[in-house]
Amino acid sequence: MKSETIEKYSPYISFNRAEWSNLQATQISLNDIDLKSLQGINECLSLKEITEIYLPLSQLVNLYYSSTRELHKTRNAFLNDKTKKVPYIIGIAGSVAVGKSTTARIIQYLISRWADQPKVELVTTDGFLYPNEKLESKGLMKKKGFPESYDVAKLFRFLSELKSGRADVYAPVYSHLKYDVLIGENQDLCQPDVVIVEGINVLQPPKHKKKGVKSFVSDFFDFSLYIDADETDIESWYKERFHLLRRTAFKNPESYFDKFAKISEHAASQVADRIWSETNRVNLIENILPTKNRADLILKKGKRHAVTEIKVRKL
Ligand SMILES: Nc1ncnc2c1ncn2[C@@H]1O[C@H](COP(=O)(O)OP(=O)(O)O)[C@@H](O)[C@H]1O
Ligand SMILES: CC(C)(COP(=O)(O)O)[C@@H](O)C(=O)NCCC(=O)O
Repeated sequence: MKSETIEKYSPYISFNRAEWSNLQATQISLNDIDLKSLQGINECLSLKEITEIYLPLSQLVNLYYSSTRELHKTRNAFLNDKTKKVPYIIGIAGSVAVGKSTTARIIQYLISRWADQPKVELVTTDGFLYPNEKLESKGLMKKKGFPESYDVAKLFRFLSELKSGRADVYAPVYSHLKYDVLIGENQDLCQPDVVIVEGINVLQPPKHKKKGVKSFVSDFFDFSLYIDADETDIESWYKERFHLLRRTAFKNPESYFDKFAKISEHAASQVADRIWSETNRVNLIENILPTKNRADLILKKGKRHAVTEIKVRKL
């Protein structure tokens, strides 16, 4: 089949990098401090990538956001409804190590620079994992990140509270240092305009076995993104990050993984190989990749995280 025909019958329109970066996005000035805070532990993220890929993306999200706000006003006038606007929720899905947190940080930053300077909160679904104690008792420690390792009912309650317009909403917090949920610690979401919910599970369907939960997490999303890349690239990013963490965060004696900072490079590579192939790769194939085509926008990355293709759902 010719590619034009495939495109015609696809629910997405597709842009290559050059087409996307030629879209007329409003430019903003970024300085070195902004870039450093967006890079996190890795210095590969470039200003060029932000300008060519993430600025047009932020502008497109702004179009959707503005039309939702407009719809809210006209709908309220028509229904004579006085309900205040509720937060606009953006979901970001994709494999472990594909770059969800980094993308979420970039988008959070760019949205906060829109003309009306919305208040943007970032929430990761790690906080909704069951505590290690419970995962251990259920034999799920090697299934962290799989659908059954999350308290989905708690995630639903949190999203319902946000979308009800409640003023005081709290999200549970996960520590990568402790490799566990921090009991008693909460992220206070104080009346945000936009909330970015990032996690491997955000486009997954409900578990039918469990009674009561029938909706999708993504029912609460106004816009959703899936970050995609070839499995071999994601695997190498996972392993690179593992080795980088060995030289940094794992050295902290409080780190759950401090034992991995003390072993040889070769032994550490074997550990990373095992965690990737037994846990994260299986989860990607069985539970994450099948959710890709539920997203409103798919960002496909190539080598060194450079975005090569962007697909936007047709309206
Ligand atoms: N756009 C990007 N450019 C360069 N490096 C990136 C980019 N996105 C992610 N990374 C790097 O890839 C690794 C995984 O990214 P991260 O955001 O932690 O993934 P996730 O949240 O999906 O697990 C990290 O080392 C991160 O610094
Ligand atoms: C807690 C996580 C499931 C969350 O993944 P993330 O949303 O950070 O991509 C992941 O970091 C994890 O711990 N996976 C289990 C195997 C591993 O240690 O990588």
